Amino acid sequence: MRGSFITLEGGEGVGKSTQARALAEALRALGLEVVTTREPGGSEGAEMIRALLLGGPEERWTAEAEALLFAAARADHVAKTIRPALERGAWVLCDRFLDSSLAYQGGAGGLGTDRVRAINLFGLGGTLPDRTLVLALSDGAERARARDNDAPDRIGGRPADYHDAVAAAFRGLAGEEPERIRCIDAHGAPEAVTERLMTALADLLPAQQITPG
Ligand SMILES: Nc1ncnc2c1ncn2[C@@H]1O[C@H](COP(=O)(O)OP(=O)(O)O)[C@@H](O)[C@H]1O
Ligand SMILES: Cc1cn([C@H]2C[C@H](O)[C@@H](COP(=O)(O)OP(=O)(O)O)O2)c(=O)[nH]c1=O
Repeated sequence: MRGSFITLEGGEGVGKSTQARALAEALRALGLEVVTTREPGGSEGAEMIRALLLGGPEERWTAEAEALLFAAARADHVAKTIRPALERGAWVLCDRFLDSSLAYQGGAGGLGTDRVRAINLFGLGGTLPDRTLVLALSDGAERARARDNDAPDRIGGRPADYHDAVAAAFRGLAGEEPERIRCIDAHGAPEAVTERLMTALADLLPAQQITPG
């Protein structure tokens, strides 16, 4: 049986990477094979594109070229890493995916979500997340600043109003697709957040064997 494809989304510093690790452990404890991966990146070619996208000056790419590079990296990542894992029955837990492009390039970047979705769908071959967990946190920017020692990457360093627009775009996407996209409160201890994420995945989990006592 095909595995489930789960994506973690949200702005900078909201705890996606931390939760990807914790959630993978929680799912493995249920006996599932779990592959964790991230975007941009997750395959050899996509990691090379990541360096092109996140390094260098702001004016390195036009808005259109930036969106196409994210889509190209994603097409390679899906074909080389995500789809093979799902087909052998593994669960895939991906730190950022298509909704990041919709929120950053489409919403905050002004290209529009429909156009950004269209260039991405071309490369995805129908592989889309079964569930998307958007982490919502008021002080993510501060956590990201502390983590990055005030040296953000090319996109993380954009002004606060860009990142506010990203957060608003994620909320809008969740409103449009409430079955797939769930907004999760990311405040509090990491363990508490992981529990909320597991609750939001409950309907996808295999039924637990109940052994009569
Ligand atoms: N629940 C939490 N409480 C306090 N700090 C946290 C929590 N989750 C993550 N962090 C810390 O906040 C920073 C950003 O977390 P990270 O997982 O890297 O976020 P993201 O991947 O969303 O950018 C890291 O330094 C991490 O250790
Ligand atoms: C996947 C993706 C990421 N990004 C941006 C978000 C981040 O600023 C940057 C790198 O992501 P990431 O390394 O996950 O940053 P963080 O841990 O701070 O959340 O790339 C896009 O703009 N569009 C996309 O499609």
